[in-house]
Amino acid sequence: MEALDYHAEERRKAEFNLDEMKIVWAGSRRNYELSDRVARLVASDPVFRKDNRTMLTRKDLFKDTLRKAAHAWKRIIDLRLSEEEANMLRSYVDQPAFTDLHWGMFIPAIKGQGTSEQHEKWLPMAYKMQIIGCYAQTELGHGSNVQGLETTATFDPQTDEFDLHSPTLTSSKWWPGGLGKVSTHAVVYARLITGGQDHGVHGFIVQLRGLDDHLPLPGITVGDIGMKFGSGAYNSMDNGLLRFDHVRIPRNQMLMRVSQVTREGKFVQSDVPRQLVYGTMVYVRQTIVSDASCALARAVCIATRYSAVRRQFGSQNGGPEIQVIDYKTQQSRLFPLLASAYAFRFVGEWLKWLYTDVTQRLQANDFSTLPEAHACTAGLKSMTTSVTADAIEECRKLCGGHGYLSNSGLPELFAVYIPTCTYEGDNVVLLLQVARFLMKTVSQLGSGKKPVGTTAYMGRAEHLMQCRCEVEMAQDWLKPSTILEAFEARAVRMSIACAKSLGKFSNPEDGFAELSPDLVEVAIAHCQLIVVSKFLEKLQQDIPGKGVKRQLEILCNVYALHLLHKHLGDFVATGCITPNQGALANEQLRLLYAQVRPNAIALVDAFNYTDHYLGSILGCYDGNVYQKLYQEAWKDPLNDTVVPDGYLEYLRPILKQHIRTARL
Ligand SMILES: CCCCCCCCCC/C=C\CCCCCC(=O)SCCNC(=O)CCNC(=O)[C@H](O)C(C)(C)COP(=O)(O)OP(=O)(O)OC[C@H]1O[C@@H](n2cnc3c(N)ncnc32)[C@H](O)[C@@H]1OP(=O)(O)O
Ligand SMILES: Cc1cc2nc3c(=O)[nH]c(=O)nc-3n(C[C@H](O)[C@H](O)[C@H](O)COP(=O)(O)OP(=O)(O)OC[C@H]3O[C@@H](n4cnc5c(N)ncnc54)[C@H](O)[C@@H]3O)c2cc1C
Repeated sequence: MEALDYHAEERRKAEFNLDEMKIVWAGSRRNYELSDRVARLVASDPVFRKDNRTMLTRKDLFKDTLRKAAHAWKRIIDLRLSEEEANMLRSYVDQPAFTDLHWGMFIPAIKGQGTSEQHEKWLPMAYKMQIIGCYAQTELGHGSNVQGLETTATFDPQTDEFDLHSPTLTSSKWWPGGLGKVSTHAVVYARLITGGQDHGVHGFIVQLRGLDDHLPLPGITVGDIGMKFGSGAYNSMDNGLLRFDHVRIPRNQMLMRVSQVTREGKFVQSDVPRQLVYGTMVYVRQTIVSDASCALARAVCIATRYSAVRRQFGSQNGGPEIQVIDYKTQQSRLFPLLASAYAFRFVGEWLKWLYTDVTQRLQANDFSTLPEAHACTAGLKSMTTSVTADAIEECRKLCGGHGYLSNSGLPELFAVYIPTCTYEGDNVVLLLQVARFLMKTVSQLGSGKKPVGTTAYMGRAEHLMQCRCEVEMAQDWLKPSTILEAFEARAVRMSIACAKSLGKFSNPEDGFAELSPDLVEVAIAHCQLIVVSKFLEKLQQDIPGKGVKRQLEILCNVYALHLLHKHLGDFVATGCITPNQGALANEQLRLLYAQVRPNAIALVDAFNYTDHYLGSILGCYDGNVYQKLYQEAWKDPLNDTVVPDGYLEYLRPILKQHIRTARL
């Protein structure tokens, strides 16, 4: 018997080829096939069940995480999965674990900052997981200000060793994932001191626990920092604390690609810029942008499917009520998020390309694009994670009361997701980095140095400062060149206005501090321009499949025009558009929502998420929401007994007293 599909009618309405859209979303047919296979593999494996994890105690959740990680590793070995497939498998297991940091930061830190001898020694052990590592940078007293870290690594020429020490309470390492209970090793960031001189922060490979007994090595104090936000969620991770009491490591465990310390204790700074010590963060920020599109797509998929099932008001002659997805307010809240998921997907693809390009250049000692890579990764990490975190909460509200149920999947997704706005660089701190880069670019405009890459538009500042938007009718807003010019003009005008204001301060640093809220806005305008322009560039590509390109054009326009509507103040205040043109953009936006509507369910089906990965009754593929909610309620441990524990001690005495009082 064919299973009932409550979304069948919605699916029939789609005006595009779904299979081709799935390929666009995955990036290529090959990616689609790999990811589909691995997602199904995880979904069908009982060890990877996750429907009960919010009920587990912290200890049980942690043990469950260890069990899943061990099983995942066994599957990876048994099935001889490639590195790419293994990464997919871990992400579909969908439970934050020490392995995220081992593969995502420890290994990349050694690869990026180690010498070839260090690669040869450490990487094979790490790849086989004979050692497990984490990334220990943040301290109790300092996270954002990396130059303010206090842990010291003092070179002792007598023994050819470094002495790792935590001189203060605030120098305790605090937060590193995987550190608390699992890691045998860490890349530790500490101030390098040779001959009494401080050379700033560098990375060191340090063994923390015995490989036979897992006990902390002498001089090392290590443990978990405690429960975090939400139940389940990020509590599967052992974020840890770490203190060193004069722990000795050999000299060759300093990561020496950027700087070296000789046998005599001489500090040697190579031609490589010192910022490469921050290289692992650039790498991870880039991956966080792609992950933002996945998390956003997940929330949007749940909210869209549920909005098509849920009906409220408007029944005519006893007929069905209106699907909430048909309310214009629901559409105006939901469809921009759907469009943002696609926009982040494409900018993530582009950022991956940019990162690969900069890595290849670095290998050839070309450091010219490093500032651009830093600004793009920092800015886009910040913008996409902030939008996604807010969007998950918006999707919860779009699902009404049932969105607040744990089994909607949204509370846990929110709790797991929100720290992305903080880790790998606080979002405001990162936007200020982008603003510095932009102010530097503006200051060089008259010098003959042509801006390149994502700031190339600033080279046309003269035109963009005085151009007038030519929109006369709502449909004029559908022209890509009109949209692009409006976003470029807004970004350049905001940048130049800020640069002028900065110029009024005698001390530029005072000016930067004073104007920082405005500078953050400038950075956001620039990042939004990047996302819009990369979406438009994507549409220049040959995109096969009936109606696929057309849907993407609609989504691109929704993305750009909803931003224009949201930030209308910026656009109008900088004179890029008139208030009337703003109203026309809004009119066009409403027409676009009507075009998204029949395709909404198919557009979220294109994410190809299994019910296992989505982990949401409201977002399940077949839309059989009410029956599943009802069945699930009875599985709650509170319903194991009809009369709850505690009735006799606490409820009955009150009730009895009530009866006595009533009799009086
Ligand atoms: C439902 C279940 C779902 C389950 C899903 C599971 C998913 C789980 C996934 C988990 C994955 C990962 C886990 C999370 C890991 C998190 C790990 C961390 O957080 S690690 C710690 C990260 N820490 C930070 O990011 C710190 C932020 N601070 C900094 O980066 C820097 O200190 C600073 C950039 C803010 C300032 O540095 P400073 O040295 O003081 O720099 P200046 O401002 O003086 O700038 C000097 C100069 O350098 C340039 N610069 C700065 N940074 C970089 C860089 N990275 N690359 C290149 N250049 C850089 C800067 O622009 C300046 O340039 P000038 O030309 O001189 O202007
Ligand atoms: C779940 C999670 C996992 C983590 N995993 C790791 C890990 O594996 N390894 C690791 O080393 N670290 C890890 N961290 C630490 C993380 O990288 C830091 O918390 C992060 O970099 C932010 O630094 P902070 O905590 O010092 O924030 P702070 O800098 O103290 O931020 C506090 C407030 O001050 C503001 N602020 C700070 N500086 C400025 C400024 N210059 N201008 C304006 N405003 C400013 C911020 O915007 C924020 O509002 C993790 C953190 C979390 C939450």
